Amino acid sequence: MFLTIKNVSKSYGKDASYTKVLDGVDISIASGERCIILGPSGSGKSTLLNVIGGLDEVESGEIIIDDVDITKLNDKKLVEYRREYLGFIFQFYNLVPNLTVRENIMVCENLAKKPLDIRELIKILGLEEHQYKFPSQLSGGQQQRCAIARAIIKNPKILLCDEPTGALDSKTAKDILILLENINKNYGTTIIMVTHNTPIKDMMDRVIHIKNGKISNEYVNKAVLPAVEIDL
Ligand SMILES: Nc1ncnc2c1ncn2[C@@H]1O[C@H](COP(=O)(O)OP(=O)(O)OP(=O)(O)O)[C@@H](O)[C@H]1O
Repeated sequence: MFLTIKNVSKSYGKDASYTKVLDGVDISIASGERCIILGPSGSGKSTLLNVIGGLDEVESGEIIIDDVDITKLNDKKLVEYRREYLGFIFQFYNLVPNLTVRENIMVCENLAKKPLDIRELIKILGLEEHQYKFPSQLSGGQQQRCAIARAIIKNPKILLCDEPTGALDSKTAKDILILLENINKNYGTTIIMVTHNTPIKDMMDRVIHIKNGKISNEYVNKAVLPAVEIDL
C-alpha cells in the first residue's frame, strides 16, 4: 500500500487530564484513493490527519509512506517529506492577507521541486479574474479555491483536507468538491478528508469511521457517485 498507518496511538495530558486520542489505529490507503474520515466531535479525526501530515508526533506505531516510516524521520527530513508529499487545506483557508491570490500560490510554487503550471492551475480553479485580488476581496469559496491552488501547485502526492467545506454554503461546497474530484482525476492526488459533512462519503473510495480514537467501521465504496450528484 502507498500509505500504511500501523497501530498508531497518541494521548494528551497526564493523570486526571489524560486522554487517549488515537488508540491503535490501522489504515491502508492506495495511491490516488479518495478517503473520508468521519466521526463525532472529539473522536480524534483532526489528530489523525495531523499525525499523517507530520504536524503532530505519534506516541507509538508507524506511518509508512512509499516505504518510509515518517515517525522515524528527523526534523529536516520531515520538512522535506511535507514539502514533497503533502498539501494541506483547512476550513478557514489560512491565506497570507497581504499577498494577492497569485502571490499566495507563488509562495508555494517557489518551494516546489517540480511545480505544476501556475497559469493552468489558476484556470482550472476558476481564479483567472481574481488572481490580482487580496484574500479580503474574495468570497469564502474563492478563498478556498485559492487555498486549494496553493496546496496543489507543488503537485503533492497526498492532499490532506480538514473540513474543507465547513465554512461554505451547500452550493459553494459542492463546487469545491467538484474541484477536488477534478484534481484527483487530473493529477492522481491521494485525498484524505476529515469532515462532519456525512453525504460527502458517497463520492469517496474509502470510508473510515472513527470513535473514541479507534476505527469503528471501514469500507470501500462499491458505487462512487460523482461530486455533482452529492446531496449536501
Ligand atoms: N493539543 C492538545 N492538547 C490536549 N488535548 C488535545 C489537544 N488536541 C486535541 N486534544 C483532544 O483530543 C481529542 C480529539 O481531538 P480532535 O481535534 O482530533 O477531534 P476531532 O474528531 O477532529 O473533533 P472535531 O470534529 O470537533 O474537530 C479531543 O478530546 C481534544 O480535546
